[in-house]
Order: sequence, then structure tokens, then C-alpha cells
Amino acid sequence: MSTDASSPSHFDFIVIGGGSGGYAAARTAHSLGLSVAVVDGAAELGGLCILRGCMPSKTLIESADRNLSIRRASEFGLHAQSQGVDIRAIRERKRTLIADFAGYRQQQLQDGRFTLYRAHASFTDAHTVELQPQDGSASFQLTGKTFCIATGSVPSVPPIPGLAESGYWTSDEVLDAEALPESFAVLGGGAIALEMAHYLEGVGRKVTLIQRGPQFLTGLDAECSAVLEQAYAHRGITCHLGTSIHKVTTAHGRRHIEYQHEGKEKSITVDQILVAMGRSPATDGLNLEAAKVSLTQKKIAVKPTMQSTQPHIFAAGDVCSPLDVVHVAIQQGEIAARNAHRLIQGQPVEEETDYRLLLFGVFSHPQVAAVGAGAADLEKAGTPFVSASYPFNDHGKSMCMGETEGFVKMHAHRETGEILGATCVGPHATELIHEVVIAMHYRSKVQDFLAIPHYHPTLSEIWTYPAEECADQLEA
Ligand SMILES: Cc1cc2nc3c(=O)[nH]c(=O)nc-3n(C[C@H](O)[C@H](O)[C@H](O)COP(=O)(O)OP(=O)(O)OC[C@H]3O[C@@H](n4cnc5c(N)ncnc54)[C@H](O)[C@@H]3O)c2cc1C
Ligand SMILES: NC(=O)c1ccc[n+]([C@@H]2O[C@H](COP(=O)([O-])OP(=O)(O)OC[C@H]3O[C@@H](n4cnc5c(N)ncnc54)[C@H](O)[C@@H]3O)[C@@H](O)[C@H]2O)c1
Repeated sequence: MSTDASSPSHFDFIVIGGGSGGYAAARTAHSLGLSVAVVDGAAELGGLCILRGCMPSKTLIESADRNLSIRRASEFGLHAQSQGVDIRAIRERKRTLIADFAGYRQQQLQDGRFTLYRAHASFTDAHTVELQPQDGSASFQLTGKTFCIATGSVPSVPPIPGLAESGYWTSDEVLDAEALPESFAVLGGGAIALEMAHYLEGVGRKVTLIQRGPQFLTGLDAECSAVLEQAYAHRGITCHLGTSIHKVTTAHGRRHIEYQHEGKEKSITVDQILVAMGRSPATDGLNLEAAKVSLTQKKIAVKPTMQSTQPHIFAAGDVCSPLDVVHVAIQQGEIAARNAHRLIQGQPVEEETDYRLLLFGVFSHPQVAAVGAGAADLEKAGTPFVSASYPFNDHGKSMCMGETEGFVKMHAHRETGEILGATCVGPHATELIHEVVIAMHYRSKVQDFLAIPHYHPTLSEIWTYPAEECADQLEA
């Protein structure tokens, strides 16, 4: 770390935000020989994924998954019974792992490749940022030839009457709670709502999911939502879709939610509310107007080159992304750095993001994963295609495992046979999808896919069924 007066105040590339996107940008720019500054204003370094996102949530979910196995032990001829759940111990395990992951990232940020400033940055003009150090010392300025804004996102809380006054949790509070109340209303139907509902029910809490839209995971195949709704209902999670929340009140320390569902006025009383209604890009305080950087739908507007409306100011990650996930933030950060290098060298800024293999996974139970185009995208684009699906309840390995909820689905180009997209809801879906990602990376046709050997009996071989049916449709 360096904040002393002798540090250079001019850099080739200044990265604002040291999370997944920012770190990837800084690492790439350094490897290309640029002088790099990273500015991060957080009290703790590490970024969302490590501190309050992917890693803590997956650590907690692992405990829920194992508890579900204990609950079902008798199905497998095993005498096992849960003796209870120790939320404090689950949090301790999470804290230990996260401290390790965060420590490694902090080391990477401070190993001398970049000049790290622990400060909040805001633009004073298109080439200058004002830094307000985290330790309260006097502010100072840095100038840069190029920049990458990678400031991430913050939970978004809609103005539901009474919600703020009643109090609520976001994922931040669930992920670090040392005790959990007995009942929760989870508001939202995206990845956070579904993952946290799985965790909370998995450790024995009563959960009601209240989603505004007609399906979970808006934008994904509606059949995924139907499978999740049924699986969650089977576990005793109440799922109310197509709702409209009127207001929240409190009585005796509990929260009372009034909402409309299926044309009827309903209400529930719960101990705690988890708000999982999306996240907003973290642009407050950046003074983007001074740099003439524009927003579109609250996010920083970027071209496929990751350039903002100011060509030497790039962006990466949640602050600008069409999908708030880590591998995309990293890809964008790397492209931003390589294009900044080209700009400085006077070369054409030509590298563009390619979302053909856009990949999304949800660690619910069952899990959901998708890559590439869905049927709705292909129809909208007018692409001729064939589709086929196959259920896990007719697949040998998943039947042996007792994990029969869900299906796999594949889409292929009607003329070329190239695989264009796939969806999977079911056991280990977030792992299984990668087989199709690799095939799509190499632009495999369904016929090529069928030539690849699949071991028997495995979950992976389930993909051969929709591939075979797509190939049959193509022949026909
Ligand atoms: C509960 C949860 C679970 C998730 N699970 C997954 C998952 O399983 N898989 C997945 O791919 N994605 C997941 N995500 C999404 C993923 O965490 C984010 O997409 C990713 O971490 C965003 O990285 P980023 O670099 O854009 O931002 P961040 O990692 O948030 O980094 C932004 C940094 O900028 C700093 N900053 C902000 N403003 C300023 C400023 N003005 N000056 C200086 N510094 C500033 C912040 O301190 C922060 O360190 C999850 C998110 C949540 C909330
Ligand atoms: N496994 C993963 O990759 C993972 C896990 C968690 C989060 N994330 C990322 O974090 C981001 C935030 O996740 P999220 O689930 O909060 O957001 P989201 O945007 O995916 O989902 C928000 C949900 O809240 C609902 N909603 C919004 N306003 C509402 C209102 N007024 N009343 C009722 N419902 C309302 C929406 O219909 C939507 O279903 C996502 O973009 C996601 O990519 C990813």
C-alpha cells in the first residue's frame, strides 16, 4: 500500500474498485507494462464476490445441502438424524474460509505490481480523480491517461410503504448472521432470493418467497421456474408469484406484509424480511458528470470495447454489466485493460466483448444453469432452430442418486446443427453446464457432441439424449 507524497501521482491506468472486475483489469494492465494505480475505498479489501457474495453464500449453502441429505437418509437405508443446526458454527466456518480468500486477494493487491490507494475516488475532470483516504487524512489528486471504473453494486431496496421503518435484512445480513429467527419472508425471485431461501429452509427456517413477476429467474426458460416452484413447495417453502406488495407494518417485533396474490388480498407475519430485489450500480459519489461519463438505466453506458461515453474511461463489472456475475466482470476488466493499452499505444481499440457464451448458474436446490441463447432469444432473433429436452427422472444415474427433479434442454441451429444454447435444472447443474460451454466454445454441432464418449452411468451422459433428438430432428 502506498499513500505517501513520494508516490507518482500520474498513471497510465487508474482502476477505481479492487473487486473481481477491477483486480482483473489492474493485473492485465500491469502485465502489459502500464503503470497502474488501484483505488478502493472499502473498510475491508476483497470485493463483493469474496466478502459478501459468491463465496460466503456458497459456504452456507453447503451446510444446507448436507442437512437436506441427512433429512433424506432413511430413503437410502441409513439411520441418521439431525441433532440440530448450529448457525454460529456455520458462520465460523464461513468466516475462516472468507478470511483466507480475502487475505489472498489483499496480498495480491499489495504485492507491489500496482500502487494501491485505500480511498474513495471521485472525478474532478476527465483525467483527474480526487481521493478521500479511508484513514481520514487529507484528500489529494491523481491523474491518469486511462481509467477503469469497477465500483460494483449495492443492494437495491424498492420504496415499499413501511419497509424501511419495519427494518429488513439484505444478503449482507443473512451471510453474517450468528443467529437466525424462525421465519422469513424473502422478497424477490432472482438468484439471491432462491439461493437464500434454499439456505434458510435448509437450516430449518420457515420461508415464504414473494416474487412480483409471474416466474422465478425472469429471462430464463419458464420451465426452470416451474421445477423450482414445485421442488420448493415440496420442501414446505411457500412460493407466491405474480404478487404486488402493498405495505409492511410491525407488531410485537414481527413484520406483517400485506400483498395481492392471484387477485386476492393476502398477508403474512414473519420474524424477518430478506430483501432480494436486485442490486444497483455503485455510481454515487463518483461525480461522473465531471468526466462526461453517461449512464443508461443507472449503469455506466459502455460499448462492446468497454469504453464509456468518454473513450479513455473504461468500465467493468456490476457497475456496467448486462449480467452481474464474476466471470463476466473478469472478462470485461481484462478487455478494458488491453484496450486501454492499445489506446495509449495509438493502436485501434478493437477488442470487443462476446456474450455468445453467456453463462449463468444458480445454487438453489435443484440448481439451475444456462449457457448461450434460450428459445425466446432465438425466436426473437429469427434464428431457425431445433430443441430437445430430457428429464432427470428418467435418467439412470440421477435415479440412483435420488435426484430426479428437473431436466436438460439443448438448442441447435436448424441448418448447421451448431449448438446455440442449453439449460439445465437438476443435480449439479452448475457443473454439468460446462460440458456444453466447452462444446459451444469450439462451435460443435450436435453431431460432433454425439461423437464424444460419455462414461456410463454418469450425470453428464444425460446431455446425449437431447443432442441425439436434435440430430434426429435435423436429419428429418
Ligand atoms: C449474495 C450474492 C451471491 C452471489 N453469488 C454469485 C455467484 O455464485 N456467482 C457469480 O458469478 N456471481 C455471484 N454474485 C455476483 C458477484 O458477486 C458480482 O457480480 C461481482 O462480485 C462484482 O464484481 P465487481 O468487480 O463488479 O464489484 P465488487 O467486487 O463489488 O468491487 C467493487 C469495489 O469498488 C469499491 N468502490 C466502490 N465505489 C468506490 C469509489 N468511489 N472509490 C473507490 N472504491 C470504490 C468497493 O469498495 C469494492 O471493493 C453474487 C452476488 C451476491 C450479492
Ligand atoms: N449464482 C449467481 O451467479 C448469483 C447469486 C446471487 C446473485 N447474483 C447476482 O446478483 C445480482 C442481484 O441478485 P438479485 O437476485 O437480488 O437480483 P435479480 O435482479 O436477479 O432479481 C430481483 C428479483 O426481485 C424482483 N423484484 C424487484 N422489485 C420487486 C418489487 N418491488 N416487488 C417484488 N419483487 C420485486 C424481480 O422481479 C426479480 O425477480 C443479480 O444480477 C445476479 O446476477 C448472482
